[in-house]
Amino acid sequence: MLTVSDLSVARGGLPVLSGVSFALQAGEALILRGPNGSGKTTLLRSIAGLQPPLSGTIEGTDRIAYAGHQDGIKTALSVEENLGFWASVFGTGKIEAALEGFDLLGLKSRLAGNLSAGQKRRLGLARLLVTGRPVWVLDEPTVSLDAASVALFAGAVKTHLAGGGAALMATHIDLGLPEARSLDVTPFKARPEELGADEAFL
Ligand SMILES: Nc1ncnc2c1ncn2[C@@H]1O[C@H](COP(=O)(O)OP(=O)(O)OP(=O)(O)O)[C@@H](O)[C@H]1O
Repeated sequence: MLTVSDLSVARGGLPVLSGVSFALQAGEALILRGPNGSGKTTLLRSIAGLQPPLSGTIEGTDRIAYAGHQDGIKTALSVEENLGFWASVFGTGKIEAALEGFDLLGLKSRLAGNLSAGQKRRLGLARLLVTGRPVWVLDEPTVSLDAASVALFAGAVKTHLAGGGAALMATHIDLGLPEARSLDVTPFKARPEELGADEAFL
């Protein structure tokens, strides 16, 4: 589903991680671990195509649905309209399961800009369900979520995996996914000299 080979990534002109390789099959989840600033976001952004890697290859990018730190919602549209918009972009059309799966049925007519932080996050995550994409790439998906919403999210991931999907995510909390593998990015910390000396001072 997703194969990352010998990937090196940079942020702000400085190398962050190098030599990262892993493969994700249908039904698998991989959780990125590592302390603050170790490069998890940089790696996920590169895999999602938001920034080019320094070197290495990523196969399966056309299967990815990405949810980053921003919720990716349109504040002037209602909850229902937001999901309808993304469903049309991805050509899927169905939003009922996404509304139901993230407990948004009672909020469907509410302007997205007027949602609470946790409700916005639920809408951002519900977007994943309407993309129809099999590989979920998620950066700290549970930020702002209460315990009940974390459980909803964990359930959505389990259903996604059981349906043949895959998930790659950075999270500092235990999602209760015993089947998930984890990858500590710390050993892949790049040495500054991996970028040309001139570039390091840009
Ligand atoms: N926009 C930016 N410009 C320059 N450097 C950045 C930028 N964003 C992050 N960095 C730096 O890149 C390095 C990797 O940061 P990154 O956000 O990938 O770490 P992380 O593992 O996701 O951290 P956290 O657990 O705190 O979310 C850090 O040294 C960070 O300070």
